Amino acid sequence: MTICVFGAGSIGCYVGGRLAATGTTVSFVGRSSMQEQVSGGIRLVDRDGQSLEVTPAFTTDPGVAHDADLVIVTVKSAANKEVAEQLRPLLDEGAVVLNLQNGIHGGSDLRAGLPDHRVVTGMVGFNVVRDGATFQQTTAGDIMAATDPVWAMYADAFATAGLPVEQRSDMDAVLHAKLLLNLNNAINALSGMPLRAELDIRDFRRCLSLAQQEALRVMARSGTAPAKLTAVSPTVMARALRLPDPLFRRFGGKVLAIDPAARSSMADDLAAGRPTEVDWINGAVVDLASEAGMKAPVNARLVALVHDAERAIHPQWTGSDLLAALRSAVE
Ligand SMILES: NC(=O)C1=CN([C@@H]2O[C@H](COP(=O)(O)OP(=O)(O)OC[C@H]3O[C@@H](n4cnc5c(N)ncnc54)[C@H](OP(=O)(O)O)[C@@H]3O)[C@@H](O)[C@H]2O)C=CC1
Ligand SMILES: CC(C)(CO)C(=O)C(=O)O
Repeated sequence: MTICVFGAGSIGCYVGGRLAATGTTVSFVGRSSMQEQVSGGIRLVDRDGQSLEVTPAFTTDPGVAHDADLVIVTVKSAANKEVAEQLRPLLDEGAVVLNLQNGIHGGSDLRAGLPDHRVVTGMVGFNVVRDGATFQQTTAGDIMAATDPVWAMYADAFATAGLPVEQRSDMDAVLHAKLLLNLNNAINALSGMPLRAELDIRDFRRCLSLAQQEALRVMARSGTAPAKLTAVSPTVMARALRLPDPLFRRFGGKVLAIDPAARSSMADDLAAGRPTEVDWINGAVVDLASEAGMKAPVNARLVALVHDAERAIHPQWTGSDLLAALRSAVE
């Protein structure tokens, strides 16, 4: 049973690292810049502050995927096409691919490029922050994946690693629910703040509420009801975000139960000057809207603002300015 993590960054090193630290054979394929940071060993800190240490078998050579029975793809969404092209000639006949990504199309994009292999759609519900060679899980959340026979072989390894996989027969609904949560990635990135500090500010929550309510209308029209992944339903949460701070803290306390260091993966990208996944997240809402004959001006504006920020145009917003910009998009 050999696993290859393909695109080892924050999620890949954390998930693969925990598997490797608890006895599974794991290879890691990633960039040389990451290899320099991690080849001396990595530290993996879980939600309870417990840490594990492991030296990952890290390489920049995609060829090691040939030896893997399970390939976990953890690149950002834009790289899926290229990754499928890299993997196609390499993968063993029976190899299975699992994607652990945000967005609603990762699994299907990989499946399109790997028509002869089984691609299992997955989702990571927690956040990981990297600081050098330390990877810290900063929020609660589970790994979920489509129900598949492959889990008969790997479920124990993931559970032993402290990352049990919840098999779901409604993966599309799960991905749509995660998409709603990820609409905050753009707002978080534009705030320039850690997640908890941003979500503590009512105007940023109002921005998220606008983006989620728009997405919920689009999903209702396009016929996919999001799964309920948190204590309250997506519809109630989208409304509760607008509550004044003291009420929200009481009602949505769990939402704010985040490590103060947590920041969204999109904030990481923006801060590092990398292209973001905004087209696969807020852009996915715009695309769903257009397929349903609707418009999604709030999410479209967030896409445009993040693209501006990628080019260093107005990269940081206050809550009130961002709220005004989003409200003006719907007028
Ligand atoms: N970070 C988080 O807390 C969470 C992230 N997610 C999702 O998980 C996925 C992975 O995110 P994350 O781990 O943050 O991403 P990272 O950017 O940290 O890691 C991906 C790594 O893959 C590398 N890469 C890209 N293409 C290739 C390739 N062809 N061969 C080898 N390496 C490659 C990237 O390098 P380069 O940058 O040079 O392209 C990068 O180092 C995303 O979809 C994200 O939205 C979900 C939940 C939480
Ligand atoms: C923060 C989290 C867990 C949810 O928005 C995430 O998915 C990300 O950072 O991309």
